[in-house]
Amino acid sequence: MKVGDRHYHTIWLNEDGRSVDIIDQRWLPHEFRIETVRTVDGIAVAIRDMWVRGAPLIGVTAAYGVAIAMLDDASDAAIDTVWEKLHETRPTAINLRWALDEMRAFLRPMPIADRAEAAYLRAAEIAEEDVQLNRNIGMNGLAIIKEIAARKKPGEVVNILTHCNAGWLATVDYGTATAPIYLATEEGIAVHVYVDETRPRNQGAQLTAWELNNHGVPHTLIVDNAGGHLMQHGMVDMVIVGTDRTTANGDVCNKIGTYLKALAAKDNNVPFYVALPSPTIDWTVKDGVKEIPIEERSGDEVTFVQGRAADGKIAVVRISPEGTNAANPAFDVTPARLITGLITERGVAKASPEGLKALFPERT
Ligand SMILES: CSC[C@H]1O[C@H](OP(=O)(O)O)[C@H](O)[C@@H]1O
Repeated sequence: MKVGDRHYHTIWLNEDGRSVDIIDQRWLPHEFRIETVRTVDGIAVAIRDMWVRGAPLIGVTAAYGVAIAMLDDASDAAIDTVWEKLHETRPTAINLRWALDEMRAFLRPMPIADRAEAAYLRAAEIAEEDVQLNRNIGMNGLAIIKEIAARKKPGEVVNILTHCNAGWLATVDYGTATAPIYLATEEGIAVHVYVDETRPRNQGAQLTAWELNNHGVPHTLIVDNAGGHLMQHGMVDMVIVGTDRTTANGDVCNKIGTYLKALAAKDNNVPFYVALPSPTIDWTVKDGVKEIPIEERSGDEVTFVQGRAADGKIAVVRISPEGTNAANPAFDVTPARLITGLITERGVAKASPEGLKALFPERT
């Protein structure tokens, strides 16, 4: 999406036809850096250390990682090796496994000599499919925003709260939770977004706010703990978030803190929507709380914070005493009972087995 007056995707094939260029999200909003990743190990580091992040983008990046691996060795064993190496980078977003499985199933039946070129073509297809899936999510979510806008008095805006970054930076383009917001803005519907800062990595404060600024979407940054208060005072018309893995029952695993927002929304009768492309559905899992692996990241992400110092340089500072340990579960699971609807590329599903099967009958 827009960066100043230019249009970007988050990842694209380098002109050398072998490596991939990515927006290195670790430095946003202060610096816009593009990195070229040339090796499988480089892809693994980019995913693990969150140069790229967001379930769909993680999947696309891994797909290109498989293609890069095929350049050196396109054997079945090499496919399995790159599958394992990239699968272990981050455990929660199902799109990673989905993309690796997709690439392996696509390449295995092929002659070894054809695999490298085919892998790059398939990775590019997966990237383009993501853009279309997200645009369709946007159209389906736009209908919800329009329904809310129709109930507003003249001059009133639709107030939307979102958590973390499920924006175009979490995908190849458009985003999932932000797709309806961007389409509403393009149609001139008055929306305003409350952006959860989303501790500890501040994806909201650093990424979502940056995206919305670039698109001219009115927004207000809030601390994570303010959302419930705003809902109690009627200041939020809907919540829309992304997801890293949604179960066949409609339970939603997303950035830590999402569950608490859903509880506050339920308590205040605020519609709580989750936007997701179907590769984010894990049809093999029913009980999200019991079955989804939750990534435990370094406590340093809690005890240190990164920002731009007064001298303009990016700095990392400690915010807690030496010797204080920190727990850092990166995700939580929102039970389906707290979710108003799942906005997919095929329509809006009730968060239930029946709701999902109605949209995805091939999955029965
Ligand atoms: C559209 S998926 C975005 C999803 O991914 C984020 O996690 P992370 O930044 O750790 O990759 C967050 O859970 C977002 O909702």
